[in-house]
Amino acid sequence: MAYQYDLIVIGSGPAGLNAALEAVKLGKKILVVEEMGFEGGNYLHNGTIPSKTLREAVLKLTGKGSILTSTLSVQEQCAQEPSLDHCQQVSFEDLEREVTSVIRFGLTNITRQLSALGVEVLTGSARFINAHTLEVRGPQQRSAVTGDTILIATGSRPRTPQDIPIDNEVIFESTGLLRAGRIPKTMIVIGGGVIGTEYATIFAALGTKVLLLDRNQRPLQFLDEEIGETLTSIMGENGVGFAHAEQIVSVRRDGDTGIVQTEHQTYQADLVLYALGRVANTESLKLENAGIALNDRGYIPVNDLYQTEVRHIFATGDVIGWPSLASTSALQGQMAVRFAFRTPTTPFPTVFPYGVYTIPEISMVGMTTQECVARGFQYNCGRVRFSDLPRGIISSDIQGMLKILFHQDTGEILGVHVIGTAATEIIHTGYMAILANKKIDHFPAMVFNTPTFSEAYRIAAIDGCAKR
Ligand SMILES: Cc1cc2nc3c(=O)[nH]c(=O)nc-3n(C[C@H](O)[C@H](O)[C@H](O)COP(=O)(O)OP(=O)(O)OC[C@H]3O[C@@H](n4cnc5c(N)ncnc54)[C@H](O)[C@@H]3O)c2cc1C
Ligand SMILES: NC(=O)c1ccc[n+]([C@@H]2O[C@H](COP(=O)([O-])OP(=O)(O)OC[C@H]3O[C@@H](n4cnc5c(N)ncnc54)[C@H](O)[C@@H]3O)[C@@H](O)[C@H]2O)c1
Repeated sequence: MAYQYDLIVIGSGPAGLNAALEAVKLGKKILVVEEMGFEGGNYLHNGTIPSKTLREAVLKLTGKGSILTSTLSVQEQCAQEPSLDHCQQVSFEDLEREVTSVIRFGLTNITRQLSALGVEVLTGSARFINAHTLEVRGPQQRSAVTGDTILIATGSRPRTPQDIPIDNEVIFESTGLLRAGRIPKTMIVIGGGVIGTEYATIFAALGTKVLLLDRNQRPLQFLDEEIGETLTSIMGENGVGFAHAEQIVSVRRDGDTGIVQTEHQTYQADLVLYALGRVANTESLKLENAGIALNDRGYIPVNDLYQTEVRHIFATGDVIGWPSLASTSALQGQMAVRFAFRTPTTPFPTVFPYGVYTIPEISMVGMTTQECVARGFQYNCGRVRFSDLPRGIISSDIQGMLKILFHQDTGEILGVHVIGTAATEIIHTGYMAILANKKIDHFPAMVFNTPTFSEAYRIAAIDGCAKR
């Protein structure tokens, strides 16, 4: 049977767009269906890009990118010297303006690229009629489209349980927070995952007194313990309190105040952010009409080729669950198309970096100390503090740190962990070293530009080699 399109992609986030662009290279006829009315997905409009722009705008407008040399906390500095740049009031409108302009720029790029490459885009919500046919319900019309291959890349949205009265006025989820319209004086963030911790540090940099709640003993439990503890300590200095909460008993609004009840305490704040995970966007798809069932966590199950149980229907990105990152979603989309059209490709990497855009930023690749211990590895560690780097001092980052975990016997690099300026950039040197099976003694024999943060690899490795 002849279908209208070689490939229909549902969703235009990183997973969908990268799939479409890859299919163009393979000479396929493609349709992208997007319900938002503009392309870019939650990545561009509600998640990665707005949150990172907000962070950058906060650092720029408050001047807080360069306060780390001070031995005083931000509050103490501003109490002593209110005229300092980073003590000036920044308005929500200032921040919103920056975010809007970056989104607009990103959207223009995407639409220009799609149209230059001849990718058709249909606005509307797609649902399966059968395994090759989708009904697209647009603002004005409904149409049916058929595809030889279909890729589901419908992403995710914040988890909003019914007993949490999210109104995006006092009690917010992460998408609503971007349109909060105000900088609260006090804030409770429920959930010390990536979303909660990033926003906690961003609002604290604006002067908001933040309390972060998590069921674990510290936020970002997956981090290397030393890095996680360093972050918690810097967050404390910067106005983010942390409380361990086994259980969130209730969340409610009383007038303009949000009230959070845990098993031991009642907390109040001007704004509450509820950030306990995300759920896959699958309900509107009518997957049962295509013969696809969800797994018990609500995600679409796929094999290593991103193929669902129906051979010509693929799924990538947040809709398939972990790791649910823009970075991994983009690669998955590209790989799924190559698999679908039988083009040679390599498997998804078993190791990849994580970037956490807290203030200060963090990045990691490979194993943590806890994992090395759990696996019984004979490991050792080389580390350097940014206060021992010329670049760290020049850039006023004396709290940062890079550590390299390596196998004591073989010198094999097991993991790299960075906290501080440029962490999410310089991690890629460590990533390449792991992929290339380089040993710890590789770095001391390399020339690094100086002064740079990348030099941390050389100095940390010298420290590590001395311990062998
Ligand atoms: C606050 C926040 C910060 C983040 N920061 C980072 C970060 O710094 N780095 C990182 O790597 N990741 C980050 N992420 C995660 C990242 O945004 C996601 O992993 C990524 O967006 C997933 O891409 P995707 O293509 O799967 O889906 P999405 O970006 O969610 O896009 C899915 C698209 O599908 C559309 N759609 C859904 N259903 C239908 C339908 N039935 N018909 C038509 N269209 C449909 C939606 O409208 C949407 O446009 C962040 C997420 C959040 C929430
Ligand atoms: N920089 C980045 O890469 C980035 C940034 C933001 C979001 N994301 C992605 O977005 C997704 C969602 O992030 P998230 O932070 O909402 O969810 P999450 O699942 O990562 O974190 C939720 C946190 O809430 C805690 N928690 C869960 N139930 C609890 C309870 N009942 N009481 C107290 N604490 C509880 C967990 O311990 C965890 O720390 C993740 O997949 C993440 O990868 C990535």
